[in-house]
Amino acid sequence: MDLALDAVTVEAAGRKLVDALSLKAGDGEVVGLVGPNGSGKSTALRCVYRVLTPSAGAVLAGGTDLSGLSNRDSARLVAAVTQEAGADLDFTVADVVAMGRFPHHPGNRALSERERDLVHRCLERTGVAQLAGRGILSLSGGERQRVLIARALAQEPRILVLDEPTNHLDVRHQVELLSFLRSCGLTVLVALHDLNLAAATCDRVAVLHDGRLAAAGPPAEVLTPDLVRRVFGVTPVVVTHPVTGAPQLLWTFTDRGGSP
Ligand SMILES: Nc1ncnc2c1ncn2[C@@H]1O[C@H](COP(=O)(O)OP(=O)(O)OP(=O)(O)O)[C@@H](O)[C@H]1O
Repeated sequence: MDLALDAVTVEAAGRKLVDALSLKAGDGEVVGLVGPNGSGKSTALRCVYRVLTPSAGAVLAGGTDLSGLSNRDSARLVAAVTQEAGADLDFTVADVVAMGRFPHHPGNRALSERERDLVHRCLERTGVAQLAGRGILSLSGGERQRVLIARALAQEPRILVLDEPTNHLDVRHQVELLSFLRSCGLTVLVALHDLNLAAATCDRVAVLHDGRLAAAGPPAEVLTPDLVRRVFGVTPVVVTHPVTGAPQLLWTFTDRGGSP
């Protein structure tokens, strides 16, 4: 299912945190949202998973304006893995993942056999099945992150929104997660700080700068030294990955800090 942000604007404290952002992710496409700290990535994503209501503009899933749907109905379409989705109560890992089924339930009925199987498959897919009986609060940051991804998958969404999902993950789990995002068949909008991970895994990247779209397109077209210098204030050397052909950015460190 395709996802479109149509001139989304978010205003707070007399300031436009996101300014007329238009962005599209086609069905099954992986789109990366990158940009400096405070550029509005999380704010834009919050509009997609409906924690924030845009001051203007709309978010459309499959052409339907999400603001016209109930929270339950939009949660059947869009699942989110967010930075703030921690855990306050010490539910078991299996319970947390089972909560992903909530949008599909009219009430508090028990999970069906199919749903129990699904929860188990999601636990296995994210490599946390062996933690199923553990309390969520006892997990490491990376383990907890993978549980939250399992919960999002158990939601059986059409669109997956992830805010910095590689935070806390070791390199193997970063590679596994991003490979999975490429192969899962869902439409994915993912905010990433690591431009090389974005370049390696995203069909297209969108660059936010001060709440506005600075550029969008295939990584090789967008992540140029000039664009990166203008937006991030450091100049990379861009090389081509010898195996995948993806652009990869190399940084030069000076003894005075900053990039030449
Ligand atoms: N409720 C709010 N009121 C006022 N300003 C806010 C509010 N929420 C966010 N901001 C500001 O909006 C800007 C964008 O924040 P946002 O979290 O979207 O950026 P980001 O690109 O995700 O940053 P980071 O890379 O640091 O996570 C920041 O300057 C932030 O301080």
